Amino acid sequence: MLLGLDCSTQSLSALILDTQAGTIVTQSSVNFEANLPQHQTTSGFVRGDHDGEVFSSPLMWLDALDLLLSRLVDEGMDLSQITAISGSGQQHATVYLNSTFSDTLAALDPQSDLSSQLAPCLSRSLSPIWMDSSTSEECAEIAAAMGGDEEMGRRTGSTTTQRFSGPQIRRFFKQSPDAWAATDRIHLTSSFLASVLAGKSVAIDHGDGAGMNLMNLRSGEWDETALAATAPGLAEKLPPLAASSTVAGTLANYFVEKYHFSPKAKVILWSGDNPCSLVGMGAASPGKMVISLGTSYTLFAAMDQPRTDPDGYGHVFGNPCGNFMSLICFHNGALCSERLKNSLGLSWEEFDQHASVPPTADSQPSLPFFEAEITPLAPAAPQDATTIRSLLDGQFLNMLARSQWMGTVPNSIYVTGGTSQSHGVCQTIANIFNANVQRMETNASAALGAAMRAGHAPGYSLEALEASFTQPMQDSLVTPDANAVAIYQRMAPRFDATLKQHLSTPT
Ligand SMILES: Nc1ncnc2c1ncn2[C@@H]1O[C@H](COP(=O)(O)OP(=O)(O)O)[C@@H](O)[C@H]1O
Ligand SMILES: O=C(CO)[C@@H](O)[C@H](O)COP(=O)(O)O
Repeated sequence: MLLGLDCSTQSLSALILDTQAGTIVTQSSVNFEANLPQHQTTSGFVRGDHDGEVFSSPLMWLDALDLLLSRLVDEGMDLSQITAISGSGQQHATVYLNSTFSDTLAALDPQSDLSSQLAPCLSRSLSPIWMDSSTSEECAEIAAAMGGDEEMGRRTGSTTTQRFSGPQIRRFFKQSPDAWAATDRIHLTSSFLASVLAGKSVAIDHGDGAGMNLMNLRSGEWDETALAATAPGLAEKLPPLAASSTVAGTLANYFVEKYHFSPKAKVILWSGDNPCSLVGMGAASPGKMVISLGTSYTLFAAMDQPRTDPDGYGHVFGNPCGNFMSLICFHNGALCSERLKNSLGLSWEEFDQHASVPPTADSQPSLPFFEAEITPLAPAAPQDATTIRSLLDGQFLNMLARSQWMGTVPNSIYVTGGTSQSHGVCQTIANIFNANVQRMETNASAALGAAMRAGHAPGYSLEALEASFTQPMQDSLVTPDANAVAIYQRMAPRFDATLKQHLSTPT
């Protein structure tokens, strides 16, 4: 059996695969806000004192890991049957550790818990996450030191991007020199949690490493020019980079004793949630386009060669199964639907009924930017969406416009993430993209992809794993409606023109 974990913005999830039976044995999730109220987050994050600062807590992720594993044991799962474990982390978030980290990991005491043992290892108590937009000054400084943003894009696959790890690291270096000096190691969410499982500091994989503005996309090594432009002495603080399929080691004794795992269980490097989701959606080979509808909305696809977005919004990340993936990310994702649903006093079923009402020629898509948007860079919208139809139309017309650089939309788009449970949202995507939309058996595609990667690394064939676990859900096919397609085709250029009036100057 294979275990996949997913530490995303709002929750930590586990998914266990039985490869012989070809079944998902169990899925379980710890919701940060609801289940770990002592960390005082809203939807898994807290805002900082300065504009645009958004943080999460590595200690909360550790508490979630202990809670999730104890729940699995309490539910009767025999974790000794797990042969390999991997995971997926929200991308870009950085964890700052002092020189005690490695020794503490090597001696974790199963009589105690993870967070109290690892708390003294943090040189910064909180982690800036992907929602943070406080680094425009640092982006400008890094881009200037690189000799222009085009050079950053050419080397790392993305122009200098506010939420990426490099600009976040530079801000910490500038703001907290003492804590910076005490920092011995900087991990991502993914490599931090993989290190905890392996009981030693492990590498950052190429999939997630590409989201840092620090990795040279062609060599798969740290880019010395980008490191020097970001912070002095950074090379010594970063772990090595390695292929996503690297077996980091066996599971630390802490988990063997406490949760009765096998001491032979292998730990495979973790990756980012979008790279893992690419695998979990059966889209690791080019040809499938995926829209992930989680806290962030993302659109991504596998690529043989890195191709960049001329407008600078798209990213190239590592595909955990080799080569590359393209991605665009929207800040105003699932939490916009949730906010509008709550303000209208609706249940998700009622939300879905509104989302299923077809558009008319008079429909007015609204700028859906409750929060300042990153794709495109735009301030929070002057008008709030007041109807579900106008919110969804604005969100997905923007997604269509910003995805043009990726090339032709395939006949089918595969959707995942919390909001993909809404049929009306799937119908909206089908109508706006003029493509079939399909869901998979689980919307936990990042955890599924992590479990598949755990199996693929020690030798399972990817094709066999895809055949067993990434088939579209029966009866989930949503086809475009010709009338709605025609309405959206007329609406799209008008809406994009409106949108462009509200853009910020890119950093
Ligand atoms: N039945 C539903 N219909 C539409 N959206 C939903 C439904 N249930 C949950 N959601 C949305 O899914 C979001 C969580 O998605 P998820 O993929 O778990 O997020 P993440 O992986 O980023 O933590 C919630 O914020 C909520 O807005
Ligand atoms: O910033 C990005 C991708 O570049 C986000 O997609 C994060 O990876 C967070 O993911 P979710 O928690 O929304 O899945």
